[in-house]
Amino acid sequence: MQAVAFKPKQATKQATVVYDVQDLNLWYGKTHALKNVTLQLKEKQVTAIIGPSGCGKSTFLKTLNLMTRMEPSIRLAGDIYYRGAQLLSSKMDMTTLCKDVGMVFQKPNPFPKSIFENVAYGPRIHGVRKKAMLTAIVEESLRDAFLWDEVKDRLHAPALGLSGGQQQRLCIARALATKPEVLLLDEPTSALDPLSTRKIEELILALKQKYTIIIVTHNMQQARRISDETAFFYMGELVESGPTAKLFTTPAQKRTEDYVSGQFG
Ligand SMILES: Nc1ncnc2c1ncn2[C@@H]1O[C@H](COP(=O)(O)OP(=O)(O)OP(=O)(O)O)[C@@H](O)[C@H]1O
Repeated sequence: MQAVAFKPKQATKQATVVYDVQDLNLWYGKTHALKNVTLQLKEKQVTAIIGPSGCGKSTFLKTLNLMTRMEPSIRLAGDIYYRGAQLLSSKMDMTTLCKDVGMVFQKPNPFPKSIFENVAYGPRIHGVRKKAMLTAIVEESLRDAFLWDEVKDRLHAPALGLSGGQQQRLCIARALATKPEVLLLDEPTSALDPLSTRKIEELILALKQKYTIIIVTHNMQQARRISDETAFFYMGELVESGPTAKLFTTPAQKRTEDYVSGQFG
């Protein structure tokens, strides 16, 4: 009998896991804000965190860079592995992670300094001293944040003189300047007009070539437009997560379906 040639299955490329969150619980005093959250966040993807107000989205994001560890009233249990390194049980603090993990907040918050100084700040505190090196980093970061052409002729003007959308792209440039691996974005467009929002969304899609991006958003259309994966939180629990297209069209859970179809929230 002739042997049947064995054809191995084509290996499917698995995305690398950057954050492996295991059974994470968080309490603000008596408020149990995160309940048994287990979730993996993958490299060079955009993951959207969605859910109604108060469900724990920002708390989850702030735990990924250990910001919540700085609040004395907070108790944490479970663990988070960042590229295999234990964050919670190792007692690591936010300063160790801040070079790798940049964060941008809802309201643009540039320092009251020049555009140049805002971007040079991070590299400077991480030891970059040479002017030529700082100048190169500032230019590269502003280019990567799609802001260079708008500000290249006024780098020493006050950052607070920029429009809201420009200020938010400056905050993204400031986060990029330390060459992080991960960007945490907490509702980065909720204070912006539609045009500035579109620019930031285009920017996020370009940045995912180089960075792992986790974005909290109230805007479900935004999650659909820009994210690869979505995680839906409800009352501190992770109800469901997975590919964005699937979560929005054929969710596994009734609560997800009700939320994404606008029946509550
Ligand atoms: N500093 C704090 N001290 C006490 N409780 C807090 C604190 N921050 C958040 N909480 C509580 O923890 C829960 C989760 O809050 P969180 O801000 O993470 O939710 P969210 O989903 O990001 O909400 P929103 O969409 O309104 O920003 C809420 O019950 C909130 O009241």
